[in-house]
Amino acid sequence: MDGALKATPLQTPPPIPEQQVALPQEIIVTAQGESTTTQPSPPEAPPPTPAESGEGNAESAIQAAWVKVRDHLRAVIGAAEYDSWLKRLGAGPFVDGELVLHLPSRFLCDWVRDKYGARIKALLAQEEGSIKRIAFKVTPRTKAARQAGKGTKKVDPQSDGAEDTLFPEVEQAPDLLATMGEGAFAAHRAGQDQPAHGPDDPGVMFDPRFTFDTFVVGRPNEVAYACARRVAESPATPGFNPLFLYGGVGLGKTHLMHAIGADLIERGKVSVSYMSAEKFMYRFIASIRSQSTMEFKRQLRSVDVLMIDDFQFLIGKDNTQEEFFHTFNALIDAGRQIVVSADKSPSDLSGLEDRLRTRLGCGMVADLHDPTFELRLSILVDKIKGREELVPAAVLEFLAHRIDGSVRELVGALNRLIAHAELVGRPVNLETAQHVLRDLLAAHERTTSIEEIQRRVAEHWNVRVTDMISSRRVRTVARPRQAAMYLAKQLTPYSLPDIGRAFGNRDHTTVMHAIKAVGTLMAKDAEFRESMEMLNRLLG
Ligand SMILES: Nc1ncnc2c1ncn2[C@@H]1O[C@H](COP(=O)(O)OP(=O)(O)OP(=O)(O)O)[C@@H](O)[C@H]1O
Repeated sequence: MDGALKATPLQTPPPIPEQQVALPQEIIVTAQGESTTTQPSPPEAPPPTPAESGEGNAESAIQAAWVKVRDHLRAVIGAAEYDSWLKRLGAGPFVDGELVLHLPSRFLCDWVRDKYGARIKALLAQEEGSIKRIAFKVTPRTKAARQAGKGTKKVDPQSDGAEDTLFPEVEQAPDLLATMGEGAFAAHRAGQDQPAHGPDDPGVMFDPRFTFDTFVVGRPNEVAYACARRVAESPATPGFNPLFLYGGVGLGKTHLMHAIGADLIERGKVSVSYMSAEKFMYRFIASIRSQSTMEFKRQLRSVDVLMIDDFQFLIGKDNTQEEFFHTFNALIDAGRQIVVSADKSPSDLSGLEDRLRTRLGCGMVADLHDPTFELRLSILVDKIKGREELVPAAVLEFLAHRIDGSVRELVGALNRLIAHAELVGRPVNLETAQHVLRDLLAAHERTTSIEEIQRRVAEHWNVRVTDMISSRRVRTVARPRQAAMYLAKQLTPYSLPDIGRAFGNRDHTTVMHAIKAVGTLMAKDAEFRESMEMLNRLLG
């Protein structure tokens, strides 16, 4: 869709008979200030272990190393991510050079091992040479901890699976390997690399970094932002339900969804469920396997706001789409809010069932465009706040110029520069920035097309673009054409015959002649040379 905003009247879908399959939630938080049901469970204490209890010198050394590594990880990955994944990681026993690390669920164990295992091992070995290997083990939560956790209404994919009635399927993740196939399972797990959702603290269910306050607004995203705010302020307002956010990779869709969730929870009195489409499918399959679909269905349909991220994942997953379709209808019929994000608009999501496509597009559809230079710079200025001395303004501008497209990449580049400055203890300058980010910058090197060169050159000398390929020989046309051929040779990987073809099927010797003539003229004519240099900068 071209316009950023599309509003069509809300259609009421026809009543749909109940399906036999229900869905679990990924995150469901109930913010009921007056209720005690949402009180967080007390923090998990890993079972005491020799390594942690500090018995004996060797054990003290292991314990000291472990404490240091935990602190280091927390500092490096940030409190939110740490609390989500590593808070309940315990260490010990330590036998024959192997330190056992334990976590309360299989799911969490697999995840932490895959995502952080290598780093933890390297850090531990660095701190304490006697640690040669690490092993991950599942240590179920203590009964006391389970009791303490009872009565909470939120659902947590990372909590102990065995007796958490809302998430038994999490423990069955390995079984899913058989059902989903290794590739899909790996992809499923890769998809877990989502912003942190704190397991026991509703305050961190949504990534605290992704709020409306930290979202920098500019022309490319102002409509999506306004819609998101509107939904957070008054969910299920006709015309805004469902809210469909779409845009390219790393442009802030997830950020806005988390902002909506956190804002809703802060306002209280709503239950919010957020999950990626991939997890939706994973939970769906798991619920079928565990024969607990009715309960999951009930749970999912009892929320006030359902948010599904990266909806494009459901393309080609017909059964999951079907299930979502019924959930969608049930929630909309009941006056609940739905928010969906995807990389394309509903009309461009080919592979979606038509009835689902039309429903997804029947509320508010808002897109996030690629950020402009100004927005990119504003985001960088915002992110560097408080640490301006590390990355000077000229470097920020350089980044904003060179790294277009994904905000994720832009912010990642800035973080790399900050880390570098902190490591070497001095601010980065343009030269170091270019060196540190050389891989990223190379990937963003613009590949100029011959058409673009022809257009710019024609614009500059005020001739028609068609003259670039015409057979006219008057100097006012021939000279710009030769200049464009020269630039095409400089700025594109095309061969002389390729370039000749792009200029009205000319012979490669004509291109050679043009390049020579332009070189000679640049040496003689300062004004012409300046024009060429300017065009070169503009296009390159
Ligand atoms: N306007 C913005 N202001 C501040 N930060 C932003 C903005 N847009 C994106 N970001 C940041 O860029 C990163 C990527 O954003 P996010 O994960 O929300 O993108 P996405 O559109 O969901 O990407 P994907 O398509 O990969 O799911 C996040 O760190 C987010 O905070």
